[in-house]
Amino acid sequence: MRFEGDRVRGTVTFDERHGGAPGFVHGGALAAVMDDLLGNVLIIIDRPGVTATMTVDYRGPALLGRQLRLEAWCEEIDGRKLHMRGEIHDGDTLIAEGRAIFIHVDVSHWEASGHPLPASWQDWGATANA
Ligand SMILES: CCCCC/C=C\C/C=C\C/C=C\C/C=C\CCCC(=O)SCCNC(=O)CCNC(=O)[C@H](O)C(C)(C)COP(=O)(O)OP(=O)(O)OC[C@H]1O[C@@H](n2cnc3c(N)ncnc32)[C@H](O)[C@@H]1OP(=O)(O)O
Repeated sequence: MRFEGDRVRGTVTFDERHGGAPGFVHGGALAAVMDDLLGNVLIIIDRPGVTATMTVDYRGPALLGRQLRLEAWCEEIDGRKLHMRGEIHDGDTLIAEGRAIFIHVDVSHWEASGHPLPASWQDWGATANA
């Protein structure tokens, strides 16, 4: 995935590890990629956040071995609620649409695990809190 202006774009190719019906991508694998895709928008809007709710509309068949195209953006920021949108395409065919509400949290949210946080997270959200 990469950042282009206010959008996250990227590609993904699923293989047999991500299969559901023979030759098709498992819907849960698509949902995991969608969550990750939408999560990357947090970097663009400079807000640490977590997924509170996400829906995935499965619009077309996702086949293993195809390079699928990813795109996501932030539709609205409403207080701590961050409304994210994303799409997965195979060529011109829409495969999945994602909608999620992420909630803006303080980086200390992740301290509960006891694992050290990446040093780069220290400034994450600085512009949002300014
Ligand atoms: C996400 C980053 C982690 C990974 C980072 C990795 C790299 C870092 C770099 C960048 C990120 C890049 C990629 C991201 C990768 C992956 C993304 C995966 C993301 C996840 O995999 S993340 C794990 C799953 N996720 C959780 O583990 C959340 C568990 N949960 C909670 O921790 C709490 O539940 C919390 C904090 C959500 C809220 O708790 P709270 O006490 O702080 O706030 P409160 O409940 O008061 O709600 C405040 C306002 O949000 C509204 N609100 C709340 N929940 C709502 C819902 N479900 N639907 C609609 N609105 C909702 C309320 O209605 C209120 O709205 P209002 O202010 O208008 O009244």
